[in-house]
Amino acid sequence: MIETRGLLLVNLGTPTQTTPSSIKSYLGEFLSDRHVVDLNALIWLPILYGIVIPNRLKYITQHYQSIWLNNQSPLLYYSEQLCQKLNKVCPYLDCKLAMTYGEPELAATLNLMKYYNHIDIISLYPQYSTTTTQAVIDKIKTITSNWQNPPIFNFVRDYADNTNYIEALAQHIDQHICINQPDILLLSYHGIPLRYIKKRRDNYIERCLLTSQLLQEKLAKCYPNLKIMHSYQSRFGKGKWTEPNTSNVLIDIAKQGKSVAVICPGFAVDCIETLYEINIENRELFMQNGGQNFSYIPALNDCDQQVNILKSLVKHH
Ligand SMILES: C=CC1=C(C)c2cc3[nH]c(cc4nc(cc5[nH]c(cc1n2)c(C)c5CCC(=O)O)C(CCC(=O)O)=C4C)c(C)c3C=C
Ligand SMILES: [Fe+2]
Ligand SMILES: [Fe+2]
Repeated sequence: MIETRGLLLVNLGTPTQTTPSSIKSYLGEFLSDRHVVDLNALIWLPILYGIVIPNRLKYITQHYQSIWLNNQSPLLYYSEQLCQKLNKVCPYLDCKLAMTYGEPELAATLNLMKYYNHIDIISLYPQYSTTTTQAVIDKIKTITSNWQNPPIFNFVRDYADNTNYIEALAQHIDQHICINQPDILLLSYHGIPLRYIKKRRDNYIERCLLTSQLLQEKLAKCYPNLKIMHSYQSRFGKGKWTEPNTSNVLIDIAKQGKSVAVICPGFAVDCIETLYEINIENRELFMQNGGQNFSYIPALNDCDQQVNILKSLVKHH
């Protein structure tokens, strides 16, 4: 057996091109996973392919086009940069990137790491959820279930309260708000359907609240008058989702005539949900409701602190 240690970074997945066929194949694979949508497949799949995807394709193609970065999806671009930087700073570790849905394919990437003794798996979701992190864990378990002499797998469940993560976010926020001086800092996380919280005992809300609380404690030392709020974005489909909803909170802030800076701590790297939904769509909504001063604080992306966070998660094992 080759004595090498691997680090597998896993992110959600994203279209390879901004064409309807590429987006359709990505959304189809993603939204037919029962971790993400738990409806009866016989009912859900015809709705997904007959109504949801065709309707979404009417506008989502332009949305992806407007955020495309270096001929790539930002999610893929930043995830790849992170992986390359980790390979540079950790020469003893072979870091590879895979996506839960689409490319680089999880099964193919794992196959390249088959002969390693030890593989650390970090899903690029700081807060655990059954819809994301658990989908990765289950998929990897299925893929490797018939491997002979499998490597030792170390799944990093999440890093919602990791000291390096909180410190990096706090510093990153500080760099932005010391210039903009907003009245309110909004911490916006991706939402999930509320039924998963009860049905699967998903502790996602607790993990998000913990990150917010730790950030609040850190930032209060330098910014005692800064109001920090917590909300959930990217609602999809019918049914109740985690509350309060980011758009509603932003409308309220706009109507109060206050300025806001928004950061999305649950997104390790920028993607359509931050660059389009927050920085374009919600910015417009804020302005339309009388708001004056809106700033979006980018994700940590491939900055050195982010490389350090991931490196420290491996070291801890
Ligand atoms: C039921 C639907 C969805 C659940 C549950 C969900 C959970 C969830 N998602 C992320 C992170 C990302 N989601 C992204 C895109 C995206 N998410 C959904 C739906 C659900 N997400 C859709 C339909 C889409 C596609 C975009 C769109 O059509 O609006 C992305 C970005 C992908 C990209 O290409 O840039 C990320 C990242 C988390 C963290 C999460 C639960 C905690
Ligand atoms: Fe930074
Ligand atoms: Fe999502």
